[in-house]
Amino acid sequence: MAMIEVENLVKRYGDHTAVNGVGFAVEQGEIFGILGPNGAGKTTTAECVEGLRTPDSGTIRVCGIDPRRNDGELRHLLGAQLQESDLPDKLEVGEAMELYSSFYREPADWRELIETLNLTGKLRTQFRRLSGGQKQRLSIALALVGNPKVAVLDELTTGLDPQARRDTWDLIEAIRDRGVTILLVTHFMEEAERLCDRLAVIDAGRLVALDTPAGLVSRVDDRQRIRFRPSAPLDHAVLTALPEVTSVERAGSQLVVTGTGNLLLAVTTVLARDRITVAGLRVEQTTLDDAFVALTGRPIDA
Ligand SMILES: Nc1ncnc2c1ncn2[C@@H]1O[C@H](COP(=O)(O)OP(=O)(O)OP(=O)(O)O)[C@@H](O)[C@H]1O
Repeated sequence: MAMIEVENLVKRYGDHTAVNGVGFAVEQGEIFGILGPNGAGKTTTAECVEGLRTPDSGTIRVCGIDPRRNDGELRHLLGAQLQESDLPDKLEVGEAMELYSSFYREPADWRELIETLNLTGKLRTQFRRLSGGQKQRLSIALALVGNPKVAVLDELTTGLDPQARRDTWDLIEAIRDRGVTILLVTHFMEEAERLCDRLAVIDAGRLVALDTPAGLVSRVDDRQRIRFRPSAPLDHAVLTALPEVTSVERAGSQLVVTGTGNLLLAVTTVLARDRITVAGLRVEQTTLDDAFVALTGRPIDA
């Protein structure tokens, strides 16, 4: 069953169309990513799903409920991450959890949540004294305290150091394993590739592609590149004769062989036959970054 359904969503700010005909459906238990560069319309889309903004046209259903015609039921089903400015500076972590859990009919055990999020030592710490990573973790805890079926998480690893980012990814996977469906807004390729079951790629308000990360990559190109330093000079024709090989180039002491199929096996078999050993072997495949450039015409951070 689709937990989130968005059809033909249009949202304008004045005469600027921020979201222009976006549609997708998120199935139960998915981590579904909205990926796109700054200003693409990701947050606007997420805010429409959360019922914080009214679409100009299109339909949205979250657990079958229209977020704008909601009598309060959705509040118990949907967990949204707080913006940093939403919490008073002097509120302590424990107080915030206690307060927020009181808003819900069947709240989660907030102490357990705080333990999972590694904040137990911070229960008496005021919000303003938390580090960036701790604030992020608290905002995730607050999004989950109502025991939601769906959680919307927007740019939650922005500003975190690499370790904290990885820890957050593990946490999101753990949340999904509890059965929560997750809509994740991100402009980090690595995050999208590592976490998301499927991605809606949005650029300038439009849906450019909707697929699994691997599907997006394979749509664009299934070429691979192998780099290595051969132990002896090698006639390029030996490699270009292989059906798997499309090109062979020299880059300093390295050879760069591009091709498709089981390229690595084909090349290493020929080299072994000619008793050539290789050093510094690297296999490079098309990445989600490459796919994004092919889909939108530019890198995500351009
Ligand atoms: N409240 C608003 N009033 C006017 N324009 C807005 C408003 N909010 C967003 N916009 C504009 O709408 C477009 C989409 O913004 P949105 O925040 O949805 O994009 P985004 O993909 O989430 O970007 P970012 O990653 O930078 O947050 C941008 O051009 C932005 O400047």
